[in-house]
Amino acid sequence: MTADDRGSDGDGSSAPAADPPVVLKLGGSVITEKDRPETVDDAALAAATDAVAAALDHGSVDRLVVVHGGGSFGHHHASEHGVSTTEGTHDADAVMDVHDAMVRLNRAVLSSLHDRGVPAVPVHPLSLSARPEGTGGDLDLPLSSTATLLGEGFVPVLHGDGVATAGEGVTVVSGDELVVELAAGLEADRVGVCSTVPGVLDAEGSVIPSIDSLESVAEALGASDATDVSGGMAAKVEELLALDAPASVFGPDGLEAFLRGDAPGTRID
Ligand SMILES: Nc1ncnc2c1ncn2[C@@H]1O[C@H](COP(=O)(O)OP(=O)(O)OP(=O)(O)O)[C@@H](O)[C@H]1O
Ligand SMILES: C=C(C)CCOP(=O)(O)O
Repeated sequence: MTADDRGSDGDGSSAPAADPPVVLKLGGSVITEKDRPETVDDAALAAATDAVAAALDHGSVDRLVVVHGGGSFGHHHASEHGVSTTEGTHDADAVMDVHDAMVRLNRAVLSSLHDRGVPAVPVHPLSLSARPEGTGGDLDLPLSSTATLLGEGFVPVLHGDGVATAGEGVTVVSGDELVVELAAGLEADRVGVCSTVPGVLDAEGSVIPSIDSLESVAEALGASDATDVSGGMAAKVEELLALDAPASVFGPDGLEAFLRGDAPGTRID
């Protein structure tokens, strides 16, 4: 497993302008069993990383940033400590419980990608990111390490995490917020959010093909069915609407199609 095939040629010669990356979020509810603390859904993770490896091998995706959510790792510990995207903690043990759980899940994702020859490397938001103006303010996520890793042919893998927050100590940053920052800062080509549902569902349970404003779908949107400290589907749609790049929300069955360049599930413009 090496980044050489995908990255700069390493001899200092100038490379052609790089393709804009694709940003993919693997929902915690997909890759873990969200109702059983710290349980990876091995079959679902394997299916997702098979699809990622195939897309990189076939060249349908050239540059890829992966973000994963918390599932039964981060959300479980955050909820036990009363920590969320808006409620913080100054207790270092609580911060470590949440962060260590996310690092354990990150290791499982990395290892599944490595088994398939994907040159994936971790980027841990707790060490990089901040909300310098408190919970209502913008998220600061320096992208130099992720962009440079991408340029060198790696697949950076970020995850929902704790984040330093002025006035609150450490709060939670969701994978959905990271996806938005990454997509905007790296000028992503497109964004995919793979969750357990086949898309954003209307009041009758049918997939809404496209969304261009929050008002049009606000009634159908709810939080998550499982323990979730970051707002579930409503927060996801709100984040993705703020993006310039086209985004798709789809279920595991749509992942291959998304990586092929299609827009399965719900498209959010
Ligand atoms: N209108 C809706 N359409 C689809 N899902 C909805 C809707 N309203 C609420 N939901 C809930 O949102 C959930 C998806 O959000 P959730 O944050 O749990 O997923 P995830 O991103 O895969 O997980 P994680 O936050 O752990 O990464 C669905 O499982 C469903 O319970
Ligand atoms: C609970 C933690 C630490 C991560 C939340 O990330 P998300 O699952 O993408 O909302």
